[in-house]
Amino acid sequence: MITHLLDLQPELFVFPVDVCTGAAADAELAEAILSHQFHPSVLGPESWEGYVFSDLEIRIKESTDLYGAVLWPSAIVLCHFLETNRDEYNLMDKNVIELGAGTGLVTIVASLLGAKVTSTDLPDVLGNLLYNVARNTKDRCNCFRLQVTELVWGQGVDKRFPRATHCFDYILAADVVYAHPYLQELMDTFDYLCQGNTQILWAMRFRLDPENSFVDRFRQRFHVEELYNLPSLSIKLYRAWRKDKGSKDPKDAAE
Ligand SMILES: C[S@@+](CC[C@H](N)C(=O)[O-])C[C@H]1O[C@@H](n2cnc3c(N)ncnc32)[C@H](O)[C@@H]1O
Repeated sequence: MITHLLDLQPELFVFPVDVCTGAAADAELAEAILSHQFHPSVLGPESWEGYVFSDLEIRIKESTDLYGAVLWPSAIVLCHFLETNRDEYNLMDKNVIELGAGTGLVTIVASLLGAKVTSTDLPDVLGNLLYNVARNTKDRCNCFRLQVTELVWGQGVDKRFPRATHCFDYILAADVVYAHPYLQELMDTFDYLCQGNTQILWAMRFRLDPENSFVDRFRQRFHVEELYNLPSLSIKLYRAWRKDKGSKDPKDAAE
């Protein structure tokens, strides 16, 4: 039985923690982040994981046979950031897209914070994603502003999301970079969807070499600011925006 998120595939969480910055702050923040999670006190017919964000209980149904149907710790990190920085990163009425939404926690929290969210993932994952999003946003958010839809990285993204009609204020992504064969497609998808005023908020779990080289290549295309560094969870949270000539930090442009 899974008793904690970090019990999931522990070999994927091996990370050489050589960064020794602010260990106490890291531990404190990690504890605050993981305290959003709770377990059902009574086991019912359906298993779920519980989280509390925006003072609301969120129940997430997982399925351990698919990567995308399991909730990964990076998602909790990103949700914690969104909740605790809601003044600086105000999502109210903002157009937001989530890539690789998985079980949907980030989509749900962003919606509860007032964003108009397009939640995307692979076709196989969409049923469980839709179930979680629907059950946790019903009567809490305007369902007409929330969409769950297929987006396979690199495949027809321009047709599904033409730039003329789709302009996102934020791209959210949690734990989408690991040893899978679609890293270039993912990079191209970030590149296509990220316009001049878009900010990417991306929580990244470091495991093996491919993740590091992805970040290096990502830095060639985007300005990157490190918002969190959590060695105890092997997770960093980045904010990024376009690096093209003449492009400005969207945060400054909004002020
Ligand atoms: C490790 S899971 C993270 C899920 C969720 N963001 C979280 O943090 O709990 C990676 C997610 O990326 C999605 N994914 C993997 N390859 C993809 C692809 N080629 N196109 C779109 N989504 C993909 C998976 O279905 C899965 O939901």
